Amino acid sequence: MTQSNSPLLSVKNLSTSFHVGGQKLRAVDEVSFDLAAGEVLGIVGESGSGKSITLRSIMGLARRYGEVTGEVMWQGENLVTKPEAQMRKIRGKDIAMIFQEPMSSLNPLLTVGVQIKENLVAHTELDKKARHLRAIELLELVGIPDASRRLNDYPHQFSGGMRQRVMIAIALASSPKLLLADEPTTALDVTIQNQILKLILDLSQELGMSVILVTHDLGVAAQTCDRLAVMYGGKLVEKGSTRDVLRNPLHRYTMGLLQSVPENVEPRTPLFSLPGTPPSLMNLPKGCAFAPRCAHAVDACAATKPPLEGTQHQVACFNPTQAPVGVGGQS
Ligand SMILES: Nc1ncnc2c1ncn2[C@@H]1O[C@H](COP(=O)(O)OP(=O)(O)OP(=O)(O)O)[C@@H](O)[C@H]1O
Repeated sequence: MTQSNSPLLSVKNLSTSFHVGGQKLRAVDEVSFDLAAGEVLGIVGESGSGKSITLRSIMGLARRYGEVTGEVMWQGENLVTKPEAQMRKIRGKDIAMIFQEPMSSLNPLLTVGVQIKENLVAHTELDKKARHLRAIELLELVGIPDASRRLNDYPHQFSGGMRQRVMIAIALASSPKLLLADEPTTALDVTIQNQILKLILDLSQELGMSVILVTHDLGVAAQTCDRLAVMYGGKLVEKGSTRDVLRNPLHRYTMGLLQSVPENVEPRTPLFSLPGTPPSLMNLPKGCAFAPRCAHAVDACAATKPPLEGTQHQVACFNPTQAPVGVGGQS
């Protein structure tokens, strides 16, 4: 991980709401985090916690169908208020995104070579011959054997894992500074999943590219990320280095997530499952959204939303497993 002093991306109080059937659904609620150059940040949480919409809000995609407020500071500018024509130049160039199912973003009618080269035409000054060589180089970079021949193949001629590699090659064509990866390995079996995660990690280190990896799988995040942000009910409830969050979870929700990972429990012990269900974003409680499922809730939890507190390791909880450093007299 290489880091400079000022963050590459600074997200402040990012909120995204949708109007559904006359009601307001707050999918992302005052989310803030910084991302350094070369850093891999994981956003983890259950389905429906707002992870994907956070990425789409950063990319300027969520505002097409929702109301987005707050700041996404990128090279001195707030992307939230940037006109669509200018966002189009940043999207796919400096900031690229990959998704869970490559088939939904690859064109089945075009060879992968044509699709990589289209991106090179859009985002580089390379001439035709250089584009061809670069396309081969990109397939090699993502570990596709026999790259020059495979440029002529169509997406359906690749396996699931290889298609994900192709999608990463297309994303890398513009040499992005930031890769947003939305559950990129969820549809893959475990061996292929591990290979793709290693690829993303290697590319981040080799190219100095920052990555935000969205996943519901804490194991995936643990393998790949420098830092973790845990999301619940549209809010970040815990944030810190991967080591701190996994070894010393401060939020009861993070603890519950950890206890439901098979590797973390003794053999023949039933996996812990959090009681209750995730909150409806349409009807969030006044206080902490996790309180109704929390065995350690105190009176304040029902009355007020806990702020994210702490310095390096932060938590939004009135009764955490222990007070975060920088709060309650700790140094
Ligand atoms: N276009 C939309 N209109 C209305 N509600 C939406 C829209 N897109 C997403 N939502 C809602 O926003 C909430 C957050 O969705 P999001 O996709 O970010 O969750 P997630 O944490 O990424 O979960 P998953 O892994 O299931 O995608 C969900 O309740 C979802 O139903």
